[in-house]
Amino acid sequence: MISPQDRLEQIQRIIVTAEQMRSIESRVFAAGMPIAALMEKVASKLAHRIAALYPLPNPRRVGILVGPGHNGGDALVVARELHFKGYEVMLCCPVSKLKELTEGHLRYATSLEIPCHPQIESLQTCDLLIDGLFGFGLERSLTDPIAPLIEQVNHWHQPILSIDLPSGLHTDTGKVLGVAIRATQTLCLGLWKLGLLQEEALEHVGSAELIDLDLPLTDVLAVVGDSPLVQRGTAQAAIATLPLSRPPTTHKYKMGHLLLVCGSRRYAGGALLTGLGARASGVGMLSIAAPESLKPALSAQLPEALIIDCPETPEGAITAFPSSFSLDSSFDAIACGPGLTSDATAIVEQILASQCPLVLDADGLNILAQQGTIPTLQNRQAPTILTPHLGEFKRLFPDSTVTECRVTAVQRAAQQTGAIVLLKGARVAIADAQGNTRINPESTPALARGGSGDVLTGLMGGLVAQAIAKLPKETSEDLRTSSISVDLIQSGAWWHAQAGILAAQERTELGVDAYTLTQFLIPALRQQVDAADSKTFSN
Ligand SMILES: NC(=O)C1=CN([C@@H]2O[C@H](COP(=O)(O)OP(=O)(O)OC[C@H]3O[C@@H](n4cnc5c(N)ncnc54)[C@H](O)[C@@H]3O)[C@@H](O)[C@H]2O)[C@@H](O)CC1
Ligand SMILES: Nc1ncnc2c1ncn2[C@@H]1O[C@H](COP(=O)(O)OP(=O)(O)O)[C@@H](O)[C@H]1O
Ligand SMILES: [K+]
Repeated sequence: MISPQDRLEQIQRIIVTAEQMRSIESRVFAAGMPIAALMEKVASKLAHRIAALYPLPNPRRVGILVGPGHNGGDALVVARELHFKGYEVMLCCPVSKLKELTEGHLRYATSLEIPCHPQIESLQTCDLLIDGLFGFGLERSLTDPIAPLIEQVNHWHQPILSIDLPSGLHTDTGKVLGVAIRATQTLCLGLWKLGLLQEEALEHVGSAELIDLDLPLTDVLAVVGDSPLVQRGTAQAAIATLPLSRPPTTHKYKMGHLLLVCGSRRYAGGALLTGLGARASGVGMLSIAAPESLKPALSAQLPEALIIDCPETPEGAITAFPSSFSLDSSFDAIACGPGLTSDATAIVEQILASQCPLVLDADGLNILAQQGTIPTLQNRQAPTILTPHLGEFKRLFPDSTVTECRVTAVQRAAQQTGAIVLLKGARVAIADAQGNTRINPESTPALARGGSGDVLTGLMGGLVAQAIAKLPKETSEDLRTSSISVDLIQSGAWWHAQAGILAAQERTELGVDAYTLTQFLIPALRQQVDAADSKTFSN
């Protein structure tokens, strides 16, 4: 039997749509779990957690918004439990037609003399609000009388805790359906809903936490599949994937040789930041092809790197490798793009035509877009990882529906190109051509600064080079491609975000310039590995 810790780790990786959640619930109900019993369980766990988050005596007055469905039912059971714990609870139920179970709980709450007001104003003096209007059953845009009520509540100042989802958010896309609660905190029930991991939802979700409902893993996996395509990144998965322990008899060439192609006189820092990101990856050998005028600065900051000084244009951009250089199989991976400028077309074309695994970013992506993203990449046999931000993504895939849903847009881009596509932002989404998708659930806006993407490119390049170096030399292209998994790329995104989070904790969100970020990569990893070890030992 799987241990409770392993089960919870698996549950934390799963992401469901509303339809999948309904199917899982139906299986549990069909197996004999009464709906009312599950609602009691949900609400007792919620009430326990709420009492821990907001202990008496302050806040004492709790206002609870009750909707027509089972989200409202959960809210009413929470109301009853908090009432018995000593909170001063009051309800607002703006609808008259309730589902049967919800109706029963409302009658019982009223019989306990918990006041229920039709008008939201009565709750304005509450210290805490609980949003139980709608969960994953919301089907259409909110209108009168609920839409104005939500708008009003969003202008108040007390914390709002949403049950399952902030009411008004689409469960899958995270988009606002007319208007949505801006929660301080969301307690998601049973399994992570896709919408909570979409960038659009972030301003509404607040801090998010999963309340485990002990849903049987067999029922969950029967619906999402044994190896679900879409998964939420976790610390445990990332740590298990990173090349943290080295074979004792290894040597530097077995630990990957990464070639960086980056920088220009104008964007000298692009080369440096990419190099420092690569350094933290632990890659065995680092070569940097950069404009010859940057050599002194790069050598001073990265003494371990081999600098390949490339001829440069009068503006200081690279156009080609030096004539003595051959782009042969001695490199396990290339990371290319940061700071190149658009004058570097010829060298990027040469790299795209090579058989070397490639991480492409920034100007590398802009040049690829000019060449025609899909046909160019369809011609490439070697593994390719694209790391665009939203602007670059739109240039690469002008027909994309990225404004509809980032996750489906990334999946489609990966499927069209055969590349692994990582869309940057507050919630990094990564997909491969087979539809395997990962979402990084935690990051910090401290990273929204020039240069932090360059750090990611170098780090990612180093991880890819190490993964490729592990393979026998004669490995086929197909196997080389499959050896670079979305999990590896997610582990890089997770590490980068954790470095940002730790740096922001120590230096505030204003203190995380890209150079500082590079200095936090190793401390953040140390901290996370120690936290994971102490969890294992305490179990
Ligand atoms: N059955 C249970 O005991 C469990 C309940 N859960 C809770 O139940 C929720 C799902 O319950 P429901 O399926 O009842 O769905 P909701 O409570 O999310 O709401 C659906 C109700 O709202 C109505 N509705 C939908 N869109 C509307 C709109 N735009 N304007 C006005 N009314 C609208 C629907 O007709 C339906 O009556 C979950 O989010 C969760 O909170 C889950 O936690 C798991 C267990
Ligand atoms: N609001 C945000 N929250 C979390 N991470 C962010 C946010 N904005 C940007 N990032 C991260 O910061 C990095 C920015 O990269 P990019 O846009 O390429 O910048 P640059 O090219 O200047 O380095 C990416 O890793 C991205 O995911
Ligand atoms: K809700």
